[in-house]
Amino acid sequence: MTHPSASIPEAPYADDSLGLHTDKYQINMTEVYWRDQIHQRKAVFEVYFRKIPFQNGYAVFAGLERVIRYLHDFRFSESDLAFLKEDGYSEEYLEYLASLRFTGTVRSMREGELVFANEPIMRIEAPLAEAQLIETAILNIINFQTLIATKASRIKQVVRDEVTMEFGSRRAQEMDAAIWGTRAAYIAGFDATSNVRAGKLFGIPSAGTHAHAMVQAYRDEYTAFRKYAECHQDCVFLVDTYDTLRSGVPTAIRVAKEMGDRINFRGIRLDSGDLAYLSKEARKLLDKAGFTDAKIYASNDLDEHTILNLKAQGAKIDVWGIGTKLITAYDQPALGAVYKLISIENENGEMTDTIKISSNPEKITTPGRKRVFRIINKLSGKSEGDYIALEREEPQDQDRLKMFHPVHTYIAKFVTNFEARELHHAIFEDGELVYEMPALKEIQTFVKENLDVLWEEYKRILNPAEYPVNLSQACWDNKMKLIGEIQEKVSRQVQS
Ligand SMILES: Nc1ncnc2c1ncn2[C@@H]1O[C@H](COP(=O)(O)OP(=O)(O)OP(=O)(O)O)[C@@H](O)[C@H]1O
Ligand SMILES: O=P(O)(O)OC[C@H]1O[C@H](OP(=O)(O)OP(=O)(O)O)[C@H](O)[C@@H]1O
Ligand SMILES: O=C(O)c1cccnc1
Repeated sequence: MTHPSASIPEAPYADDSLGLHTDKYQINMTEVYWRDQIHQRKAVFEVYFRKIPFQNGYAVFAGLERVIRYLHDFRFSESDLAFLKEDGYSEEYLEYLASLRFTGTVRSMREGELVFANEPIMRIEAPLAEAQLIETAILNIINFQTLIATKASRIKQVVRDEVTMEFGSRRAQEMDAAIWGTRAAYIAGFDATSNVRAGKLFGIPSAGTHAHAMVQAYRDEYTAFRKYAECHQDCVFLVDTYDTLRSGVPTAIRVAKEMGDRINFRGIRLDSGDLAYLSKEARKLLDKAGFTDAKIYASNDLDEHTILNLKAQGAKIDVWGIGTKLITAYDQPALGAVYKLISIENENGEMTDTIKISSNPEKITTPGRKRVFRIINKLSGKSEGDYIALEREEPQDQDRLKMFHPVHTYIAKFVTNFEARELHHAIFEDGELVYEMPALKEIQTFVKENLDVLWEEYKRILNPAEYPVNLSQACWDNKMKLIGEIQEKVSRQVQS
């Protein structure tokens, strides 16, 4: 019996855009603003998170490049608009959406900047409608990429100078996550990825060994290793398919000896069993055979905790292959960065600060346009903490800077002889891109430099000290003034 050949339906939207990569409520709120003719009022939003992931002492900001591309290309395509039309939105509103482009001003930390809880990573100043529509995509990008860069940085803190390879594509939450996740890992200091497309798109070195399937396909390790060596110069043999120490490692050594200078015998990979024990025994066998330069690669559900433990056991591992637990941020699958309105133009054309009150003092937003400074002690070269000031303030002009806790204000210190390094940079000015995007390698170096400025106490992976993120007096006063005004207003409402 023959079957009619099946066909895959064509991708339905050749002009699909990221315009609709937003939550429906953004489109609905924007419609309200547009109908009420307040859509052009200038609004200022900030992106920040309230808790550093993985109980780490810092986070590594990643995602700016994709945010830039998203804002630069922001528009609703024909098929986006047709879809909205079917959904019942009016012709007039759709005409307005069709004309929308991003015309705002963005200031942001640079990728690879170290960022802490409750400080603005990015500030978007744009007509209310535009600023509202882009929230979802911006958070989607920053939350994921910053999360993975932070996880990768934790792993790097433990691995130190040994080589780390990102192996996670097969386990990532779909393809975008694999690609952008590996980029984030590279920013944080990973050396290479197994994902070839990430190599093509971003220039990340791509590399790899081979899988158990190849050994199984040839049925024996000798034939598999030999065939691989006849085809590829650089060889890392996977030695755990049958019996690591009695079969895998001796066979790898045999093939390396037979092939001699015709190959570059880089080493072996362990992917199961007791990685500490096996790596130590394998090292002895390799050294005894004269392959003292051959490296031992290890993989198998590794993360910073297992790696730390393996090192404590004296494991002889030179190259760490890390997949699932990195790319899925296994122990904390989401970063909770938020996007909050901090200031908006009123009916008289004046900017007025806004606040969101909460019974939890940590959750009360900090109103007003702000700048963030890293206060670096000129004597030690280390950071004293971050200082959030109102736009107009110049902390560098002060001889003696008072830094106090934003909630427990009695925790305070004075800093002298400091550099106030501004962390926000101009990215878009009135819709025009003004930021030169650095090469990925430069971002990686930037992370290293930033980590050098941090005391070790903030970098340990277990119970790190809490890095100070302080408000300026003016910023704090402004916040208290607004809280007072809101309390007054609410109490008047209750009385009337
Ligand atoms: N010496 C060690 N100390 C602590 N953890 C280890 C050590 N050796 C391996 N591990 C970790 O322990 C876990 C063992 O995983 P698992 O139970 O799947 O065993 P396995 O040897 O990989 O078996 P399988 O053949 O099914 O893959 C992995 O996360 C691995 O990284
Ligand atoms: O353990 P991870 O940190 O996620 O690293 C990636 C894993 O992917 C491969 O295993 P898989 O069983 O998928 O394929 P294989 O047959 O090549 O071992 C590889 O051997 C690693 O164990
Ligand atoms: O190259 C490898 O060894 C590799 C690639 C992907 C996943 N695991 C291992």
